[in-house]
Amino acid sequence: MIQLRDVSVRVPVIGRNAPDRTLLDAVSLDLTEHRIAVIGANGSGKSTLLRLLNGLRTPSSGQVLVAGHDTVEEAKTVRSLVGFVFTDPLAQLLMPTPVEDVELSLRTRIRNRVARADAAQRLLDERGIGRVAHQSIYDLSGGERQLVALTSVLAVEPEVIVADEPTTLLDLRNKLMLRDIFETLPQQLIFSTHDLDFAREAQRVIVIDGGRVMADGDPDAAIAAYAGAMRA
Ligand SMILES: Nc1ncnc2c1ncn2[C@@H]1O[C@H](COP(=O)(O)OP(=O)(O)OP(=O)(O)O)[C@@H](O)[C@H]1O
Repeated sequence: MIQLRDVSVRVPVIGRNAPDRTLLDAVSLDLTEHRIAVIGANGSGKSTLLRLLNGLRTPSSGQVLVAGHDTVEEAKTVRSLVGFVFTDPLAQLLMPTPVEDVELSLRTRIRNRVARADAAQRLLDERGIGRVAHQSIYDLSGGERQLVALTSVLAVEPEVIVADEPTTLLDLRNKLMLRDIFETLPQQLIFSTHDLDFAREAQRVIVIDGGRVMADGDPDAAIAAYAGAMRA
């Protein structure tokens, strides 16, 4: 379970003699549901919220706990518990080929290099992308890249997957394919999206507006509140 206790994120306004800008304002949440969607307008603070969940971003005040571990003080433990999927997979693929990237994720789990390469190939095969294992990541389609990124994240065997607009760059076929995969993952999934159909598949929808939680709970009610605010 992930808990946010009175979390604010503030950043200095560069080049101006102005007070800090508040990106998230005193947010408290207990994230227990299996599937949680975070929605909101551009710039509302969704990515900022998600990045707090695995310590990519740290609170200016308040505390984020993952299974009781503080994301600041126990950052390494938190990163092993919470895997993060970015909108653009190129932001997270570190190695030149898929098999090497998955091997990198497996390095602490499997010490033997041959066994590690075999396991990486097997994981890519299981995701249906084994045939591109040795291709340059720059020669893959967007959908293939997102699958490689997800395979690398899952190789660490996290308990929670946080995904920041994971389908935004994908065409409809790949969007639907990724949504199907997410549906079958045993891990808790917390994702942001502008796709309200995708959000509706969650058990809980959190609406962020100007760095605050504007609505939270039943997907239909939360999405209706969001749509109403956007029309106002
Ligand atoms: N490090 C930073 N320094 C200053 N401002 C930042 C920083 N990170 C984010 N912001 C600002 O905070 C606001 C919220 O950003 P965030 O990326 O969380 O929004 P978002 O809801 O994910 O938006 P989108 O839907 O467009 O991806 C934006 O106005 C952004 O410019």
